[in-house]
Amino acid sequence: MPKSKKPVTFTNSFKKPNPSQINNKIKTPALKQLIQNGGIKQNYKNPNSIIREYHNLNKRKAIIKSKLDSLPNKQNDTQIKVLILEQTEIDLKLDALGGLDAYQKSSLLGQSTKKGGDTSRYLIKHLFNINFLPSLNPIKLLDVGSLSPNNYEKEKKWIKTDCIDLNSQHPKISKLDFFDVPLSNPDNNSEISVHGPYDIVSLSLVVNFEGDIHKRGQMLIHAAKLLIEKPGILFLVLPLPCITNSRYFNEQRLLDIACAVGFEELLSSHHSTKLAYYIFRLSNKQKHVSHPQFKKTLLKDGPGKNNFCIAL
Ligand SMILES: C[S@@+](CC[C@H](N)C(=O)[O-])C[C@H]1O[C@@H](n2cnc3c(N)ncnc32)[C@H](O)[C@@H]1O
Repeated sequence: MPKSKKPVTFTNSFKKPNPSQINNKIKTPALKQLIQNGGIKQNYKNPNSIIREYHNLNKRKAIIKSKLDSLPNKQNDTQIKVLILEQTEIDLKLDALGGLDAYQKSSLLGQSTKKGGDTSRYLIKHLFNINFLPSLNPIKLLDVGSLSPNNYEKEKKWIKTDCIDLNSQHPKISKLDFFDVPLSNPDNNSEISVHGPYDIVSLSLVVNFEGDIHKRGQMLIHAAKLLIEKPGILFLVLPLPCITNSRYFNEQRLLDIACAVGFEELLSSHHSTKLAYYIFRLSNKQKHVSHPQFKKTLLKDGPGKNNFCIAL
């Protein structure tokens, strides 16, 4: 288990960022001002507020990165300096939150059966409904963004699960970026245990975790590349507001994007009070090679809406 830099506890008082620690790291007057103005929240009593704040910071970080990538590299340009400063501020804020580790521990709490259980149960129920399970041959499943290696424990007779995460919380979860999962076993190398092709790829609450809207689209494409054609299955879960309350995204948009990269068949979908579940079947593995563009365009405006989007 990787050592956590900052142990976190979820008792009544969540480990608050220590302002004196933050102040030691502050190099810029702008950041000092930000903290004085309350830019860094110091009252994280609820795991959900960590998750929300982590997502907001990650999104902002991705926007700054793409702005920096698009600007010509002039070291002294004021715009670049301001962006780099903001990047530093965001990293410090993420640090004060406890980083990815605290985020994952908060997410694990959200996964507990008390709070409705993990999302894998929806997939399993559907696999039985369509007689995909029980299966004669073991099914290969890639669980991306896995917080527990036991999500498919009950089905281990039929399902061989590879669990990966950017920051593994368990020895049975490989620390690996989804984009680095090889499409096949290179040279039949037995040391590489995580590789395609897969029967099922699970992207449960992972696409929204990625801050860059284009990389979100690329995640769907990488899933299509990793899956066997017919009946490769993509299990996608998003927070419900991404579908129902975004200025730039809705269910039709998701279905259009999925179809454009080869997931032409929607096997099942469901909205719970908090999550939107989708099970797609890959019917055209090569379709993503020349897909149409889906830019960030305003679909519906209004007060209180969010800016979630997936672009291709
Ligand atoms: C909200 S948690 C997912 C929780 C779990 N899958 C569930 O459904 O409850 C999101 C996880 O996705 C992981 N993640 C995000 N992008 C990833 C990538 N490119 N490769 C691997 N893991 C990724 C993050 O590290 C984080 O632990």
